[in-house]
Amino acid sequence: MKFYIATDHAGIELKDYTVELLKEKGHEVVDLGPFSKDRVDYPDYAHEVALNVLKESSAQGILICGSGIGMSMAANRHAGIRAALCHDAYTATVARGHNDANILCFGERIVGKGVAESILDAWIAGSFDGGRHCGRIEKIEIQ
Ligand SMILES: O=C(CO)[C@H](O)[C@H](O)[C@H](O)COP(=O)(O)O
Repeated sequence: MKFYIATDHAGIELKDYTVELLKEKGHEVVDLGPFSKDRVDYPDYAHEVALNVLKESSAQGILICGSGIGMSMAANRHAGIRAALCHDAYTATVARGHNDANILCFGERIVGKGVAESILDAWIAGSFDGGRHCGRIEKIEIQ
C-alpha cells in the first residue's frame, strides 16, 4: 500500500517509528513531515495529507498528533475524506470495513508503539465490506 503520513510536534516520535515500520512491512511511505520537534499547527499537515489522498485515491493517509483529535477534525473538512481516529485494532478494523476510511488518525499521547503497530496491522488487513455500508458513507457527504 502507499501511505501519505504527517504529524505535528506532538506526534513526531510515533510518526518516525510508523514510517520505519511501514517500510519494513514493504509499504511505500511519503513522509510529509515535520522533521523537527518545533511547535507547528496540525491543520497545515492534515490538509496536506488530505489533498494528496484526494488526488491519489489508491493511497491512504496517516495523521498523528497528541490526541489524534485535531488531525481528524481538520482532515474531515475535505469532501471525500473519511478520517478515522483509532485507539485500537477494533476501531481500525471497523473504520476500514464499515466506513471505508481513507485516513487513519491516532495520538502519540494516547497509544504506545505496540498499540500503534496493532492499529496499523488491522488497518492494512482491513477492506471495505460494502453492502449496507455503501449508502451510509454516501450520506456522510453534504449534498
Ligand atoms: O489537536 C490536538 C488536540 O485535539 C492535538 O493533540 C495537538 O497535538 C495538541 O493540541 C498539541 O498541543 P500542544 O500543547 O501545543 O503541544
